[in-house]
Amino acid sequence: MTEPFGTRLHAAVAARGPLCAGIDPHAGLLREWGLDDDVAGLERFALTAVEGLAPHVSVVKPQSAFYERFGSRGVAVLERVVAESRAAGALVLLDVKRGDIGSTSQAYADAYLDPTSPLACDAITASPFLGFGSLTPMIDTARTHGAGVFVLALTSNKEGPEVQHAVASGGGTVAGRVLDHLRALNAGADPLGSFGAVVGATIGETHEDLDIDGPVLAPGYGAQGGTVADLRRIFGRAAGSVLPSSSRELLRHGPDVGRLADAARRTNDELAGLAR
Ligand SMILES: O=C(O)c1cc(=O)[nH]c(=O)n1[C@@H]1O[C@H](COP(=O)(O)O)[C@@H](O)[C@H]1O
Repeated sequence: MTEPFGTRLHAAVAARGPLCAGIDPHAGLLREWGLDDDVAGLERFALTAVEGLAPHVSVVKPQSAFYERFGSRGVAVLERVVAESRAAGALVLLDVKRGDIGSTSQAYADAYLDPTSPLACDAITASPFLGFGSLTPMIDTARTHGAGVFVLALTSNKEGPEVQHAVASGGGTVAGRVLDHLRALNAGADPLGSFGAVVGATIGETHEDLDIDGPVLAPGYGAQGGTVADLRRIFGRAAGSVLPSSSRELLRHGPDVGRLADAARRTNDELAGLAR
């Protein structure tokens, strides 16, 4: 029986630090690395990034769309990114931001969270805006297989507040309701729950309670402007459970594997004081 995702994540962060390395093969980055924007370029880029980053971080986060844009051959590259990152000892959080009616939600859960699937990974990102309950098949499947789900709460983009700060039926904000659901799912988990929130490192400040007894993914660190000081201000006493996520800021150090590895280690060093 696989250990719960939260337990595995807690151990990985203790061993390697909290940085989550995004592997997002943007067309512009492929060009900067001297590669063509085609499947061969994608494969070279993604597997070099895995070689440089995955041995040094607790979590790798490939964004699925950058692979899907090449069709089935791009998805085959994504399968290799997942397998080789795990072989290097990193947990894989596949960024797919899925959300749909419950029956379709089960199909997404089968695609990403069932270990017999070709695209099985350790955790996925999910969107709760069809109602948090629509994610129940993903949550249940994750529990069964020791996987995790990270649910969007306060995203890093400037358009997010229109929906996330809106007042939910029954009071409080939509984001607050998402955080409440996650706290309930994580209740009693020790040392860390398996159900995470996504809260951008760029949101400035929030009055929401970000302590959900589970992990919080904080994208927007690096290229979108988020800093360690921002993380400390936004997360306060919850900062010890934060996974700051960076993609372009790390990847610009390639294609040299040693420089990618240095960038990952240096960033983890910068983040080391976050919990204090
Ligand atoms: O769920 C995410 O990962 C995510 C949520 C969010 O609120 N903002 C956000 O930027 N992301 C993702 O995080 C990554 C950020 O990339 P960089 O800005 O290059 O570090 C991209 O893969 C985004 O899709």
